[in-house]
This record gives sequence, structure tokens and C-alpha cells, in this order.
Amino acid sequence: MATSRAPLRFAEAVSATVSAARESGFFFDFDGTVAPIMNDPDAVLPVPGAVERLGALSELFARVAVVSARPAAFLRERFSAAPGVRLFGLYGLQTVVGGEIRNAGEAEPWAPVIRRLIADAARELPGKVLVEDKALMVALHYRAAPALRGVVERWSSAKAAELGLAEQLGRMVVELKPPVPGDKGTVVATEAADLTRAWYFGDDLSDARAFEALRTREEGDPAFIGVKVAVANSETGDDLARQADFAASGPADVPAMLDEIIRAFHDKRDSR
Ligand SMILES: O=P(O)(O)OC[C@H]1O[C@H](O[C@H]2O[C@H](CO)[C@@H](O)[C@H](O)[C@H]2O)[C@H](O)[C@@H](O)[C@@H]1O
Repeated sequence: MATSRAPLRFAEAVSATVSAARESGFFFDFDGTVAPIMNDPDAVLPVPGAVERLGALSELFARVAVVSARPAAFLRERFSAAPGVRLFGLYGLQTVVGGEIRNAGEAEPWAPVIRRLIADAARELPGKVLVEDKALMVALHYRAAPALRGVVERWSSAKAAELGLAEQLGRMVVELKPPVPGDKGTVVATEAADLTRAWYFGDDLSDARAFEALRTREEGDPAFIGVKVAVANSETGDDLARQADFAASGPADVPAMLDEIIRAFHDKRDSR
């Protein structure tokens, strides 16, 4: 069994990555990581400079992807200026291939169940709960009324049991989704399978699965370096920070961090 590597300093992780750029990838969560948290989910845009930095990375390194719970169409709209960035929506149930959205076949039969659930939510939950319709999934937001957390979580658990759906908790949100295997960890494990270095940036509970995927790969493959970056926040950030190698103070900090990597890539190339 492989022993875990000694903790790397940031400069060492960057150096190991730019030295093997063609075998390196960068994976990003969206909300709370490269985009700010806001009350209205539809109004959210990436922080200034994020799309440009992800686009630049995609031209220098083997793989760059956004792995999010958002629908792929939402991501496609926001990352249209960075065509080299791969997009995985709804925890990997949707991808964008050649500009077209592809749904995981196993998830599609659940669309009528989700439609029924959305109608039930609109009728049965208090008006302050925002019901986000993602077609193959629904997100129940209580950010506008945090005291409703218990009401939302109990309603969600009962519906999940009744309809055979899976649940995912997040930042002032509960999601109900088809009980189809796969999460951010399986997306990252698959997408990083041919890489020897992979970075994951995340802020929320579902991002822990991606961190775990990098840890598992490191345990089985001593040549692999997984770099876990937690984006700090007072809601779900502490748990993730404990599992991370590095921290960013918030989404606005991420472009500057990526600049250090892009600069190191160019310095390395110029020194050859
Ligand atoms: O996987 P992610 O890209 O991080 O998506 C997770 C959820 O993000 C969105 O909700 C979160 O951001 C909202 C906008 O800032 C905020 O109002 C909400 O409280 C957060 O939970 C998105 O709306 C959800 O569908 C995603 O599941």
C-alpha cells in the first residue's frame, strides 16, 4: 500500500504541475468557488477574470473542467468565451459535447417524477422557499429564510423516501435528484484517469467527493499528485478546509491563484 506524500508547499505543487503540463488538469466547482454566493441563483455570473483564467489554463494544460450541480446549459452560457473548458452539469448527469447538451440516459426517465415533485414543492412548501427547477433535479433554497431549514429538510427527506430520489445537502439548499450512481468524485476520477497531476477547487459538501477521488487516486498511484483547494466560507467551508491542501479566501481570490500557475508555466517555458 502506498504511503501518503508529505504535504507540498504551494510553490512545489505549482512547479510539479507546470513541469508536467501535458499530464495535468484543473477541475472547478462553480457556485462559491469561481462565482459568488447570491440570493438569486439565476443572477449569478463568474467572478471577474475567472472565465479568462480557465480559458488560458485550457490552452496550456491537458484538461480543464467545471464540475457543478448547475444545469449544463447554465454553464455553457457562462463559459462560452472559454471553449476549451469541459462542462459537467448536474453532478455529471449532463455534459456538453460539441456545444450540445447530453443527458445521462439513466437519469432521463426520472424527469416526470421531478416535474411532479416541483409541483408538490410549489404547493406544499412556504413561499419563501425558492424552488429551482433543473429539469432532472430540483434544488430547494432556504437562503431567504434560514429558519425554514428544518421544514425544508424534513419535507425533502419524506419526498426522497416516497419517490425513491437521492438527496444532496449544500449551502442553504437541499437537492433532490435521480438515484443514479455518480457524483463530482466519479467525474473527477474519470477525467483525471490519464493525468498525473490534478487540482480541484471547491467550497461545498458535494466537493468533498472530488477531494476524496484525488486522495484515492494518490493512495493507489504514487506518481499521481492531487491538489485540493478549499474556497473558504462560513457555511460549509470548515469541513472542506480540513481536507484541503490549500485555501482561497473566497471566489474573488481564485483568479489571482490561477495567475500564479499561469505565470509559472510561462517562466518555465522561457527558461528552456
Ligand atoms: O456545484 P455548484 O456549482 O457549487 O452548485 C451548488 C448549488 O449552487 C447554487 O446554489 C448555491 O448558490 C446560490 C447562488 O449564489 C445560492 O443562492 C444558494 O444558497 C447556494 O446553495 C445553485 O442554485 C444550486 O442549484 C446548486 O446545487
